[in-house]
Formats: sequence, C-alpha cells, structure tokens
Amino acid sequence: MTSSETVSDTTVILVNLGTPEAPTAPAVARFLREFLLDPRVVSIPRLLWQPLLQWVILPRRSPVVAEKYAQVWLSGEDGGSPLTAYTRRLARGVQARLPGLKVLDAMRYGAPSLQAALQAERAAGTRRVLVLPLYPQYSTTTTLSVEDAVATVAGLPVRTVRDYHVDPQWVAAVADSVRTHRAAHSAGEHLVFSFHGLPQRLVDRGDPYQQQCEAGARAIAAALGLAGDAWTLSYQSRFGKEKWLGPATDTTLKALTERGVRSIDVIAPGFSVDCLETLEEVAIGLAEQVAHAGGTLRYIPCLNDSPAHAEVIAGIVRRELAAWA
Ligand SMILES: C=CC1=C(C)c2cc3[nH]c(cc4nc(cc5[nH]c(cc1n2)c(C)c5CCC(=O)O)C(CCC(=O)O)=C4C)c(C)c3C=C
Ligand SMILES: [Fe+2]
Ligand SMILES: [Fe+2]
Repeated sequence: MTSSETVSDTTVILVNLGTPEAPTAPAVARFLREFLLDPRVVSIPRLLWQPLLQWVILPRRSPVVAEKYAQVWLSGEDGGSPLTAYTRRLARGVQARLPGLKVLDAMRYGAPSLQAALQAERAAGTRRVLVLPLYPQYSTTTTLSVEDAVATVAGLPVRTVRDYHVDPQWVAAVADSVRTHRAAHSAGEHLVFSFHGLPQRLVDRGDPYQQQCEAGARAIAAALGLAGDAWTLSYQSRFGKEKWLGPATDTTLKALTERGVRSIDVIAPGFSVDCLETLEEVAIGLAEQVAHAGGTLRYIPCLNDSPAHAEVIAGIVRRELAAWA
C-alpha cells in the first residue's frame, strides 16, 4: 500500500495476478488453490476439478514450484516475491506522479487482496475507484477475472481499464528497454517476444489475447526498426494437457539454435513486472536450454518499477480519468 496520507476522492488500484506469501509448499498450495479454482482460469467442472486439484495436483506441484520461487525470491525489507515487490514499488512510482490521487497495489489472488481494498475504499467513502489490471493484453483468464472480483463489491463506482496492448507510450517504453539492454550487453542476433500462453480453445471462442499479443509485438518490432526475420513471437508457461497457443517458446528457441542462431534476446511483454514465469522459467530455465545447445540467451527484464513504467501507467490513469469525467 502507498501513501495513506493522500487526501483524494478518487483511488487507483493497480492489480496484478497474485503470488504465494512465502516460497514454501504450503504457501504455494494455498495460492495455487485459489488461482486454479477460478473458473476463468480452469473451466473444468468444479466437482471434478476440486478433488483432482486438492489430492493430485497440489501435493505434487507445490513442493516443486516452491523451490522455483525460492530461487527468485527477493531479500530485504522491500523484497518478497518479485511479482509483489515490483508491483508495490511500481505503485509508489505512480503515486509520486499522481499526488492528487490515492494509488494502491493489490492482487487478484492472495494478498494484498483486491476485494478487501475495494471494501475498504467503500467504507472510507471514496467517490470512485479506477482499477488498472497490470496486464497489457486483455484476456478472459486475467482481465475479466479481475472484473469478476470487482463485481462482487456493490455500492462503489468502479471503472476497470481494459488493456493497453498498443498504447504508444507503453510500446515506446518496451522498445526503449530493448535498446538500452542491447546497448549495454550487445545485441543478440534474434529477438524473441515470449508471451504467457493460453488454451487455444479460449482464443477460438473469442478471447482477443492472441490478436493483442501479435499487434503489440509488431508495434514494438516496428519501433525498433527490426526486419521481419529478426524477431519471433512465441508463447510460454503451458499448464495442463490441452492444446495451447503456439509456437511454444522452448521449441522456438530450439529451432533458432538448430538454425545456427547463437545469441538470442528474449523479452516478455505480456508481463508488466518480472515474476516466477520470467525469472525462473525464462532467465534461468530457458537460458540453460539455449546454453546446452551452444548458444546464449539474454533475458531483457520487464518494465518493473522503472521510471518509464511509472510514466506509462500514470499516463493511462490520466487518460482513463479524463474519459470518465
Ligand atoms: C490454466 C492455467 C493458466 C492460465 C490460463 C494462465 C493464464 C495467464 N497467466 C498470466 C500471468 C501469470 N501467470 C503466473 C503463474 C501461473 N500461471 C499458471 C497457470 C495459468 N496461467 C500457473 C499454474 C502459475 C503458477 C506457477 C506455476 O505453478 O507454474 C504468473 C506468475 C505468478 C508469480 O507468483 O510470479 C503470472 C504473472 C497471464 C498474463 C495469463 C493469460 C494471459
Ligand atoms: Fe499464468
Ligand atoms: Fe510456469
């Protein structure tokens, strides 16, 4: 939470996915249980899914995933899970740019709870709340799930930002982060845009996520002046046995190294801040895969709590509030 002293009739809540409270198996199980029981995320009938999750998936997955979280957990007073720490610090940066508003950070699952924050704002008599899901691309699994949570709190005017997948300031900030990283570490021969995946079934039913990922990647590539054969879009973090969006990031990297591409830059513009899926899966796991194939993967961090990111988010807030006047 940021600046409890701000006097304002409008509150902005930056919402991210959520994360375990500790890198331990019980904490991971608690988080995954809440997350994976959301019908927007897994739509298997609850009577079937709940026992499978409770008795098979959580006991197997939680200890394995807890070890992965432990590898990326940030130390210190302002640390914790990277997702929480960066989201909290980003909210502070946005608060500093919008002193007339109250800016909070919250999570869809776990703590700090979005629903608790909305209830507190209602109790405090806040006139209106702008909810900004920190997902650049709209998906029913993420953005619409935030809208579901918002809808459970009655009696408070709330507007939810839909997406910012080709917002010019966001595109410029991501492109700048690529340029800065490439200037500091030398440019890879190829740039992979790795987005979080989604079941193909959801896209077939109208989820606009894939189209927004493609439009965003094209816009960033254009801002960087990249030729068509200098970049690839792929999808990571597959979960379950169903068909997900492709191509998968791991097979894309394999194909690139087999083609003789030796140095590959990877950026993950579906994630506003770094988290388990970028730091462990990409920057550690996929980097190892590429190293074994004789190449080098350089991971370009998310915008995180950078001043440029705080500017982008503050810009979206100003525009949304002006449209809401
Ligand atoms: C059916 C499963 C999943 C869907 C659909 C899904 C969509 C989706 N997720 C993100 C962003 C994040 N996901 C994160 C973790 C994560 N995601 C899934 C599964 C689905 N995601 C799982 C099981 C997990 C937990 C980790 C694991 O067990 O492997 C995270 C990171 C959280 C953290 O604590 O660091 C983010 C962020 C998006 C954007 C998205 C659809 C567009
Ligand atoms: Fe996910
Ligand atoms: Fe994962």
